[in-house]
Amino acid sequence: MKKLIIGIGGITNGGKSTLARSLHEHIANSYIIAQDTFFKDDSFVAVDSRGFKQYDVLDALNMDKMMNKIQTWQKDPVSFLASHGLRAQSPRGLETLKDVYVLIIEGFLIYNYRPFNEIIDKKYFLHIPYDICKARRCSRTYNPPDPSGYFDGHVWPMYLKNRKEMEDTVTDIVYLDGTQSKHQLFSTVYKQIEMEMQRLTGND
Ligand SMILES: Nc1ncnc2c1ncn2[C@@H]1O[C@H](COP(=O)(O)OP(=O)(O)O)[C@@H](O)[C@H]1O
Ligand SMILES: O=C(O)c1ccc[n+]([C@@H]2O[C@H](COP(=O)([O-])O)[C@@H](O)[C@H]2O)c1
Repeated sequence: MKKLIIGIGGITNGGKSTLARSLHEHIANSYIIAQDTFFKDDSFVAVDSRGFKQYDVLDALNMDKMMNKIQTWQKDPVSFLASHGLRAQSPRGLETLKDVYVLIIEGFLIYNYRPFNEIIDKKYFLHIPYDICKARRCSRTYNPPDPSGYFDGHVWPMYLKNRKEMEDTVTDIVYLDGTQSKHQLFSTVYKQIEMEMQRLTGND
């Protein structure tokens, strides 16, 4: 059995969940672990002097818990899928790839957490410009909702800081232009993953 771990990182509202979901739908025996399901309870998230909750930092996330879940998958993907109500299956037409189990790790701060950089085989990072990001963010409602001024006061400055830190420490990232169509992004990444799966199964 072969295992492949794909990272779909990037800016908030860059299209990470959308891309991760499309990949999952087209790759048999794949599973998504999403970072935004690991936010700490509101009461444990720090607040700055302006009253802004500091959500866009690793401290706001239960990264140990996320890592534990990933390790459970790594130990035994078949049992992991079964325990999440999924049965390992043969992909359509690609019999030789059936022994590849694919984990998709999706999130806005995955490459700022060092242990992930050692285990993610293919690292993708979606980016979009400031104005598109702000527009997409403003049309979405988080829980809790963004207070007024949160994007410019917290989200964007933290994005710039986290991105710089990532660029200073991680070198093997493939950058994706999140203004491309959903289909184009899916098709680019899917082709590369398919090639990687073929390489893993010695079928290239
Ligand atoms: N390639 C794209 N082009 C235009 N809009 C997109 C694209 N990908 C995602 N979106 C839209 O942007 C918003 C955020 O997408 P989402 O996948 O949830 O982003 P993220 O997970 O990075 O926060 C959604 O309204 C989604 O439909
Ligand atoms: O999901 C949550 O519990 C949550 C609560 C408050 C804020 N968030 C925001 O979620 C953002 C990261 O998720 P995403 O999907 O926008 O990349 C980050 O910018 C946070 O400000 C997320």
